[in-house]
Amino acid sequence: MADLKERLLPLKPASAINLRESVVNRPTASGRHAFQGVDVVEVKKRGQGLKSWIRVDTSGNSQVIEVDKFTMMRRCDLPARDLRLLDPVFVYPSTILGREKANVVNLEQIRCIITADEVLLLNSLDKYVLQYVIDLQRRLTTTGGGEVGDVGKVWQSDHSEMNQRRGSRNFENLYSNTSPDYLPFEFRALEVALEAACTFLDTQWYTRAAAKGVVISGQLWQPNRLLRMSTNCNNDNTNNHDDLDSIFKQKRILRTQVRKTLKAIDPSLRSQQDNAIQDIILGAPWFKSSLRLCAYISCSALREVDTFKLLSQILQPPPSGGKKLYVPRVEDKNSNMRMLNVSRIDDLVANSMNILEPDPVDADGNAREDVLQANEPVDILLLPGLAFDKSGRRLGRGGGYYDTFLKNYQDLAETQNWKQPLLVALSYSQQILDDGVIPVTSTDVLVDALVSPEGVIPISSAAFNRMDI
Ligand SMILES: Nc1nc2c(c(=O)[nH]1)N(C=O)[C@@H](CNc1ccc(C(=O)N[C@@H](CCC(=O)O)C(=O)O)cc1)CN2
Ligand SMILES: Nc1ncnc2c1ncn2[C@@H]1O[C@H](COP(=O)(O)OP(=O)(O)OP(=O)(O)O)[C@@H](O)[C@H]1O
Repeated sequence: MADLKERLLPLKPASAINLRESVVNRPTASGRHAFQGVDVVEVKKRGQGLKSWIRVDTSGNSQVIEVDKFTMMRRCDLPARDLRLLDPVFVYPSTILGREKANVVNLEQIRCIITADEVLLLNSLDKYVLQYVIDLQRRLTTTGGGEVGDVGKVWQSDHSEMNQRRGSRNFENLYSNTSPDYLPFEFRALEVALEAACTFLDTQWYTRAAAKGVVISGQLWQPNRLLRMSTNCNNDNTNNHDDLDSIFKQKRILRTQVRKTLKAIDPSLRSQQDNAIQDIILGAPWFKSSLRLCAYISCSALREVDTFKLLSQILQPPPSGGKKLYVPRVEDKNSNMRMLNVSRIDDLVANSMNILEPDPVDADGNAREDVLQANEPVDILLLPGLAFDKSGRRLGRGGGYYDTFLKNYQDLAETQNWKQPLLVALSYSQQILDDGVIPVTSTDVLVDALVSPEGVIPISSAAFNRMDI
């Protein structure tokens, strides 16, 4: 996202020349010239109310252009009052105006003009606008695999845009394309705008509901997922596969960024955060009253929030300790991880990833208890992760170990009629990202609460009820 912001922020100095060459004189897919007869550079010189717009064409190429209101009105054949709908200063009810040459769309954060061969949005660093551009590009590229960094590719090569225009809409392919999945450009752009507006509303609803403590953990995605499926005409397996690929790609990009951020934290500040987080947990009534817990064995090379103070307290004899502890053991590379009972830290040995974990049998040769075979439920799971948000999203290290385990444990708790364990993630301040930045799939399990050096952040209603906040 930062990369995208950077690309969309200022017009590069050379862009005026690019614009004259690449936009003014270049025929669009429908044979017209973009901003025909108007020299954008000249207008810029006169400085008459120029606004910065993001333009996305039928092939998913995007560019930032500067255009004044009258040029835009003429270009799209729209009266001034229609353009006013796009002005972020005014609050209008959601509207989609269908005019002869263009649709004017005002859907929550997404305000744009959609014509037969381009989408024009007022340039903004709003994350929903940026996400709309990314999603639209992905939807328009035939492979469906556009990456975040694709925005702004237009700076790199003027010819590439022409080359990529082969798949764009024109009347010929409108009538000759008989594929049941085919949708004209305007509909695809509108569909993505509707999805973006729904995501925005979902997030707002969730954030407000979470603040009131009425959201049940794990339910957030359902409305949006259903909506996505019903608005997506391509909801066959191939397309879902493409969508997933693209989400995993976004996750990988984000993981790299977060790893860099974590590596840059000064060790003494990190250690202060480690102490603050653990002290908050050790002093919390919900921790003190828990009898059975799952917790991770932190790995400092991975820059994970330290858990050793917690582990040693849990393993103390009663009254301060005396709790039952289960810790992860990776069984194979197919996302299989068990949580095994341990009673001494010394029992742990480093695995191939250099993370401490228990042998399947203890020093006496007895098989350790697997939490999935236990007779009693765990109260709390203390979770690691690379990044989190205040809606409960969690970005793991990509193995799917925790999501798979959590799903199995939640299924078990449901079958046994047990209370679901509280999922509490430990997070440095730098790991808490803005809502909507962490990409998720339907198998990602939401956490109930975060503990950062600033305190406990309850997210689900279970957290509000049980953490006594
Ligand atoms: N302390 C701890 N234990 C845990 C996990 C964890 O995240 N933390 N796991 C959670 O699943 C499971 C193990 N999964 C792991 C997955 C990746 C890496 C790891 O070293 N990742 C590197 C990148 C490696 C690569 O890309 O090749 C990294 O994130 O920097 C470690 C453990 C079970 N035990
Ligand atoms: N419940 C599940 N059952 C089977 N596979 C799953 C499940 N949850 C996740 N996976 C798979 O695990 C892989 C990695 O998923 P993802 O990138 O979301 O992991 P992560 O959340 O970063 O890792 P982790 O869950 O270990 O913290 C994906 O291929 C995903 O489909």
